[in-house]
Amino acid sequence: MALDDIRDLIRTIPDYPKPGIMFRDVTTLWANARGFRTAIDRLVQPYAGVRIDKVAGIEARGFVLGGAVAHQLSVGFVPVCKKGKLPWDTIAEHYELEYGTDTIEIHTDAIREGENILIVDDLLATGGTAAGAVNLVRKAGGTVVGCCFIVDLPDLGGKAKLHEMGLSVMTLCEFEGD
Ligand SMILES: O=P(O)(O)OC[C@H]1O[C@H](OP(=O)(O)OP(=O)(O)O)[C@H](O)[C@@H]1O
Ligand SMILES: Nc1ncnc2[nH]cnc12
Repeated sequence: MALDDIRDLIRTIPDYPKPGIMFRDVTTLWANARGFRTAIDRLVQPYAGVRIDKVAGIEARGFVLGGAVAHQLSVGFVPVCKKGKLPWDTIAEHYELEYGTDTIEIHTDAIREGENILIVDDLLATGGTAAGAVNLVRKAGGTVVGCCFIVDLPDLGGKAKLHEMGLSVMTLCEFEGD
């Protein structure tokens, strides 16, 4: 399946969750067996031969993709959660959203010093969430080997932001004009 076909399987919902937002809904891609399989295969492709110890998936849609990517790579999975969702001791990172700030957390023992971590989420917009996850992994002593997403919204500058942080970024399709 070509990247254009993956893009075509993503539904766009205008004015959700608020007026002016074109919401890129990847659940329609996930519901298609070939689409989901191809998306996961293509996300892991650049990391063939790269040592990855764990995948970190960002709540909530990054859990679904990150779990599948971790399974494909035969490595462990670390959930990066919104504040207050994890039951054990946590490390927290505050990060910038388009409007305001938020906090994400991982368990203190989720990542060991020197581990190579691949960050996974469904969509890259401003890059604030992913940059927060990168900082969290680094605080825990891990090395981020890359960040991968199905969708990039290039107008919002997330990919440029992650490149400025020295990161390798993999995305499968773009939606412009967001
Ligand atoms: O690049 P950014 O500007 O940080 O935006 C990208 C983030 O926004 C969406 O999550 P959302 O905040 O909607 O949370 P959810 O997955 O829990 O619905 C998406 O799944 C990313 O995690
Ligand atoms: N346009 C968009 N669609 C889906 N998730 C998003 N997160 C931030 N912007 C988004």
